[in-house]
Amino acid sequence: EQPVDPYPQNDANAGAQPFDGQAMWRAFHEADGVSRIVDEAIDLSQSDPHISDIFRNRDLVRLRRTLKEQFCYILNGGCHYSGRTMQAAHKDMGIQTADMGALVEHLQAAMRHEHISYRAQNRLLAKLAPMKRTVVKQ
Ligand code: HEM
Repeated sequence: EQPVDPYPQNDANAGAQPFDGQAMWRAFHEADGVSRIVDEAIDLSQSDPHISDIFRNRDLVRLRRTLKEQFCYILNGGCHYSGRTMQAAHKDMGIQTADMGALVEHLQAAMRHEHISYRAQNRLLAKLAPMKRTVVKQ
């Protein structure tokens, strides 16, 4: 993982409030499940010709770590999110609506392969959906 310019670390940078209770964390099979889902979603994105360019020459070690933290935080798995805001992380990347759609499809495939219930999948996706306006072309 490469160093980045200093920034204030805060759970608020995760861009969503965590769920209450342990149900969602358990529904995602806790840390091992989230780790498998994030790794597969990134692998699929990296090898998808529609969006692979966006992931070239990026620090995917850091992305895997911070995305797992972000999901753990949102699923109320007891993590703190140490990454940057969604605005700072995706600034000047030129991400379009279709890129977001592709990423969500890969995340859905990864959740399906982990046998996450559709209800739990959709509850997580509903937390991520409002972030579209900060991630897509700024
Ligand atoms: C709700 C949607 C999204 C979430 C929750 C999300 C989450 C994150 C997180 C946590 C980081 C790392 C922050 C840090 O380094 O401090 C990150 C970076 C990144 N994201 Fe996203 N992301 C989203 C959408 C997208 C989309 C649609 C793409 C492209 C198709 C994308 C591509 C990337 C890339 C390439 C990086 C690495 C940037 C770098 O090297 O600095 N993200 N994202």
